[in-house]
Amino acid sequence: MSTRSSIVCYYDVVSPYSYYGVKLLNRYKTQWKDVDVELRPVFLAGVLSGSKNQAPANVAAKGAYMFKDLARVSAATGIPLKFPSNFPTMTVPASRLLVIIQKTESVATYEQCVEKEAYWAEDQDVGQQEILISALTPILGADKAAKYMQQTSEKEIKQQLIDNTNEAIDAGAFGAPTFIIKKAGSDKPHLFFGSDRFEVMASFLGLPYEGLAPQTSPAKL
Ligand SMILES: N[C@@H](CCC(=O)N[C@@H](CS)C(=O)NCC(=O)O)C(=O)O
Repeated sequence: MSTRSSIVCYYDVVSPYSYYGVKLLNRYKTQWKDVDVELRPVFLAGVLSGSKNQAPANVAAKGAYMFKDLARVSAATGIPLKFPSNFPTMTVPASRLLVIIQKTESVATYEQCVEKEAYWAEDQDVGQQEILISALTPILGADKAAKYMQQTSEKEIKQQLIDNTNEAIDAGAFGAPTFIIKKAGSDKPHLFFGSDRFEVMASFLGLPYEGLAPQTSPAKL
């Protein structure tokens, strides 16, 4: 049991609301100094099938709503969005790569890679290995990006992504982003679903919440 509160954010690069979720969480993190935050990649399709749910885009009305809502969130938060030409793309290699980067690199480097806007703001199809490598090269360097890409076929890495996904399902996840919060001094997990739950999460943890674009957030995200 930890004396600090914690938030684990389960995300998948294929999920636009995860894209917003991780960026917003990293904004609030600067104000929520007494909370341990971790971003944990999952396979969203596995979470959806494991919870007998389905992707919003599979329900026509939800898909149409999502398209409009995503643009509104971008306008409200200042987080750039350009809906990708190839959606949904295959993000399993990207997620495995992020598993490796999380294990190997510093938290700051890992979070820079997670926050990369290649897919959701620059229309780069990160389902293609060469595009994924070149997207991460400015952060990792070309040699490491290529080396980590090769490691994505290792059994241990594949298993880690499966384990993350099963862990999220076992915690009650049915989509992404999913946040599991534990309050300081307690092991009891509390699940919050969606990038639009930050106000409620802040209230739950007794933390400050200054709206969608807090004053202390970096000017350019
Ligand atoms: N209202 C939520 C929507 C999140 C959402 O729709 N996430 C998708 C993936 S991008 C999902 O997993 N949906 C499952 C569901 O809606 O049941 C938000 O603003 O973040």
